[in-house]
Amino acid sequence: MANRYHQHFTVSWDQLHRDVRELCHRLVERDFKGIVAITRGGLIPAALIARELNVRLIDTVCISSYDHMNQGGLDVLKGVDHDGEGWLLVDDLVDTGKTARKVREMLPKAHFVTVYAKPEGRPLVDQYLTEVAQDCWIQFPWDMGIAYVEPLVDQVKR
Ligand SMILES: O=P(O)(O)OC[C@H]1O[C@H](OP(=O)(O)OP(=O)(O)O)[C@H](O)[C@@H]1O
Ligand SMILES: O=c1[nH]c(=O)c2nc[nH]c2[nH]1
Ligand SMILES: [Mg+2]
Repeated sequence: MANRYHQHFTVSWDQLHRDVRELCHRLVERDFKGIVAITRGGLIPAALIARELNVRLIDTVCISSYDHMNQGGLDVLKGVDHDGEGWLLVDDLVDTGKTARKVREMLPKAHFVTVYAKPEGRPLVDQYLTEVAQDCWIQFPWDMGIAYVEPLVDQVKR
């Protein structure tokens, strides 16, 4: 599975924050009962969206599927007891759409947003901010660290 990704799109904390705020401009006129975040990636944008829209009621749908770049079976560890009417459903991204399809079945009436969307999964969300190529792995800031980089001259001439 991992070899279907041929490019990387690296997102910094700052970029993510700006992208989520931009998405919020398109949501601010609507009223939501609360937010349902899809764990774990949806938790971060959900917290930022909650701050911008002044939403205090936050629930989760807990899903386990990818082991880094490899997608396995999809396990729902926790659901919710409603159909999503009036709720904002948030994930960081939609890729193949497998996660989105499952969660849509659980909350068919929710307004579903992601920050990033790849073409296969895009039809499953109501709104997203940025489209990313299907063969591109989005590298999120919570999966990265700051590391020393050797000066070019040492890499090339050593
Ligand atoms: O459209 P799909 O192909 O289903 O992929 C999208 C899902 O994959 C990632 O979650 P992941 O399963 O990696 O778990 P995590 O959110 O806990 O990191 C991402 O946060 C989405 O939820
Ligand atoms: O960090 C991630 N980046 C991605 O592009 C992706 N696709 C599915 N799951 C993903 N997780
Ligand atoms: Mg996820």
